[in-house]
Amino acid sequence: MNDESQKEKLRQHFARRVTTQARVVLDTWQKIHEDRDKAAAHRNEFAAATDKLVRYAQRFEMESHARAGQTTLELINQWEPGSALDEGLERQLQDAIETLSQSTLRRTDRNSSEAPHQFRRTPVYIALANQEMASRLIRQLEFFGFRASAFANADELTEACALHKPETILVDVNFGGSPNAGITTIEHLQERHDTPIPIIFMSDEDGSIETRLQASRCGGEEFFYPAVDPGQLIEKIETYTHGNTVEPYKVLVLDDSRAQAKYMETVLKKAGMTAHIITDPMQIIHALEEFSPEIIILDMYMPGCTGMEIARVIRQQDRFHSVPIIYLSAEEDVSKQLHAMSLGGDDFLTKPIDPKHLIATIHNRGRRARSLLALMIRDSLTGLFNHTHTLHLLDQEIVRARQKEQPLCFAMIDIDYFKKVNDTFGHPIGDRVLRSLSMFLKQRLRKTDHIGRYGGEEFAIILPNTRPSDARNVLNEIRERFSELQQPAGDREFNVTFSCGIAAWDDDTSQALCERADRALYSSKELGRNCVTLADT
Ligand SMILES: Nc1nc2c(ncn2[C@@H]2O[C@H](COP(=O)(O)OP(=O)(O)OP(=O)(O)O)[C@@H](O)[C@H]2O)c(=O)[nH]1
Repeated sequence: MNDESQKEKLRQHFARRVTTQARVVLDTWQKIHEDRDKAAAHRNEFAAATDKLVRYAQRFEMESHARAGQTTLELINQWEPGSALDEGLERQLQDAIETLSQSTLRRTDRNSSEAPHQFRRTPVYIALANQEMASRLIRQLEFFGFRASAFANADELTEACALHKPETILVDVNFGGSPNAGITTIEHLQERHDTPIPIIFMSDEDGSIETRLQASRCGGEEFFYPAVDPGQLIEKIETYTHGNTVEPYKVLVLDDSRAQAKYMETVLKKAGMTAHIITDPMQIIHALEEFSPEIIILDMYMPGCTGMEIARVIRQQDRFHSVPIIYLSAEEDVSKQLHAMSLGGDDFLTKPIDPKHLIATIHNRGRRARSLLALMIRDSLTGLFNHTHTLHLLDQEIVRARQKEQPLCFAMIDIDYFKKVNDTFGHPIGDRVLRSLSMFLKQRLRKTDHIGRYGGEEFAIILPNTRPSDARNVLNEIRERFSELQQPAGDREFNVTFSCGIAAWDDDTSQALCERADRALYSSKELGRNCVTLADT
């Protein structure tokens, strides 16, 4: 091994140590955040872990980790040992932790092929009669950052589930040899868990209604008969694993009684929601802009104006036209309640509020609102943001970048020779390739990046707070890894590449930024495709 490659190996080794330590810090913060009553008990552990991270990051010259760790440490030092965590400080710590987690998730390290495994930690289990198919699936799933394991018999599967509950299990109906033995194993497994594990069943031999019913009764979410290829299975697995990481609902509460508002905040936060509380109705416009709520709870009677009047003002803004509004009041007169709802409200809860009722109402309203919103802003094939919404997000991010004086990058991706994929393998396989790239991007980019389907086989990515060189490294790494992914087409496999153009925001308009990214993409195509070009500023 020459000097250079030895150095590189060492660098990778140390980089891993820093990112592992960053994970420890994030996990400790999670503990503090989840159980605020016990936060003080974890304060010193949190401080020690962060201190260690800063020392490692400085020693191994990982600047962004060192900076984020240092900021976090300074904030922890303001937290008196043994005392409760002050709310203002908690918010600041949350911001610092988000910055740290962005450094941790940003995969600019050369060895980043391992990175997604760190945060997709819940496993997917595979119990198939065909072991070769199982191994092929695992290889594919690992590409998408899943942790997957295959099992040879029912006992091994049961043991693994007892040790670590999986996100989903893919199982053959006759896993174990005899007819329906796979279903029987799952029935026993589910009895041991309070909440059922989502199961994907498949069968080559039996698609009868009796078998389907039995499968569905023990948590079978899908039933593939005849069995399908790995590409389709991975898409299904993605659906069930994604469903487990639902974003918390963002709820805005306007109540002039500070005590009532505080109570609501506690109830909502306990239910895992993100709450923003205001007590002055005149703050509503500002709160809508700043917080972008998904659900709004309004007190009916406040000094100076009523909840109904506020609801009408909210509804006058296009963006909040369909956000669910729930009224709170001691009003028991049903005709008055109906009148209030006719003026822009969706639901009515009477005080004193029953927390269970409140949370159930928010969940119901929120779920519906999200699916309606998804129809408007998402592309139906890939689930990514559609063209219009991507541009809207780009405008928003430009405003934010200007306010915060942060860098911003915009990337355009276009699959190479995609027409040939369609012509050779057919349109459905072409669609599958589009979905696999979309899953790949979702998996490999940060949560704060926005991914859109810009056109047919074109994708757009907005990378907030990202320097051009970092954007290029990240996209180059994604490009390399994606080109290695074996795309299944029946018994055959093939590879697909993409070209990419990136433009760094240079105080220009979104239109100019898109044009520069598009020209850079065109240069990548001209250079022979399968490469990333950074536009001049
Ligand atoms: N399967 C599928 N194909 C699509 C979809 N949208 C666009 N396409 C196809 O994408 C192909 C794009 O082809 P071209 O614009 O010629 O580009 P290309 O073959 O990718 O070649 P280069 O971009 O020059 O590397 C066309 O054949 C379109 O029909 C879609 O939603 N699904």
